[in-house]
Amino acid sequence: MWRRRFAFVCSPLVSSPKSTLIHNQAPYWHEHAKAFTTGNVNSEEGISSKVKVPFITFVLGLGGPGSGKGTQCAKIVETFGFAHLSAGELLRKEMSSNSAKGVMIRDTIKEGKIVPSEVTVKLIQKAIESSNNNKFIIDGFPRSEENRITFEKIIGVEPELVIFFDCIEEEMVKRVLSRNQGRIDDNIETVKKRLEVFVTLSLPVLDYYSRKGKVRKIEANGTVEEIFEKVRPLFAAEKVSTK
Ligand SMILES: Nc1ncnc2c1ncn2[C@@H]1O[C@H](COP(=O)(O)OP(=O)(O)O)[C@@H](O)[C@H]1O
Ligand SMILES: O=c1ccn([C@@H]2O[C@H](COP(=O)(O)OP(=O)(O)O)[C@@H](O)[C@H]2O)c(=O)[nH]1
Ligand SMILES: [Mg+2]
Repeated sequence: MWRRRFAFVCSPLVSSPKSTLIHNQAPYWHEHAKAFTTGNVNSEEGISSKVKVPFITFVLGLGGPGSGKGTQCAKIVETFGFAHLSAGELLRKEMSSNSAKGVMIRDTIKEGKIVPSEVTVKLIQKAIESSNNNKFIIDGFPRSEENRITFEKIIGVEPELVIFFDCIEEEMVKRVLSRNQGRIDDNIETVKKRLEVFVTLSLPVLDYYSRKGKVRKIEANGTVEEIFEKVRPLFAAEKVSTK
C-alpha cells in the first residue's frame, strides 16, 4: 500500500515554549534565541531568565514527489502566516553556484538521492535566522532518519505535528511529469529513484513521528482546494499555534 499512498507534511516543531523545547538539546536556540523572541521569558527550561525562549511553530512537509507539499505549504503560508522553508528550493538555490558544493548538490538531486544532512540543515538554519517570522513550515524535510537526527541535534527542536499527504503514486508521477518548472529531477528515471528513496529512507521518519502521535494523514488525491479544506482544520485546532 505504501507504494501507492504516501506523502507527508509536518507541522509545529515547537508551538509552546513550555511544552516541547527539548531539554538539553537546544544549542541552536540557546545561541540564537534573540532572533526569535516573542516576549516569552522562560526560566523553567534551565535557560537564563534574560534569554527569551522563541515561540516557534514548525510545520515540516514531507511526502512523495508530486504529492502536493509545495502547493499546500504555500496555501498554509498564505492563510496562516507561516514562513515557507522548502528544503528542495534552498538546495536548488545553492546548487546554482558552480562551487564544489553546488556541483555535489546538483549530482545528488539528479540522482534522486539525499544531500548530506549537514548541508541541508545549515541552509534551513540560515533561512530561519534571516526570517522575522516565528512560525515555519518546512517542506520536504527531514527526508531520512539521519536528516531528522541531525536537525534535532543542530537546531534542538522537534515537530509537534506532522501532516502526511497521502497521494497515489500514479497521480504523483503524473503531477511531477507535468510540473514544467525545468527541474533536473522531474523526469521519469529520477522520479522512480525518488519514489524508492522516499519509501526506503523517508517512510521511517514518518514511522518515527507516528509512534509519537504527531502524524496527521491527509488524503491528497483531490483538487488543491479539496485537500486544503482537510489541512485547514489542523491549524484551527487549539494545539497548533498560528499566532
Ligand atoms: N491537488 C492537485 N491536483 C492537481 N495538481 C496538483 C495538485 N497539487 C499540486 N499539483 C501540481 O502538481 C505539481 C506538483 O506539486 P507540488 O506542490 O510541487 O508537489 P511536491 O512539492 O510534493 O513535489 C505542481 O505542478 C502542482 O501545481
Ligand atoms: O531535505 C532535502 C530536500 C530535498 N533534497 C533533494 O532535493 C530534491 C528535490 O526536493 P523537493 O522537496 O524540492 O522535491 P519535491 O518532493 O517537492 O518534488 C530531492 O529529491 C533530493 O534530491 C534533499 O536532498 N534533502
Ligand atoms: Mg516540492
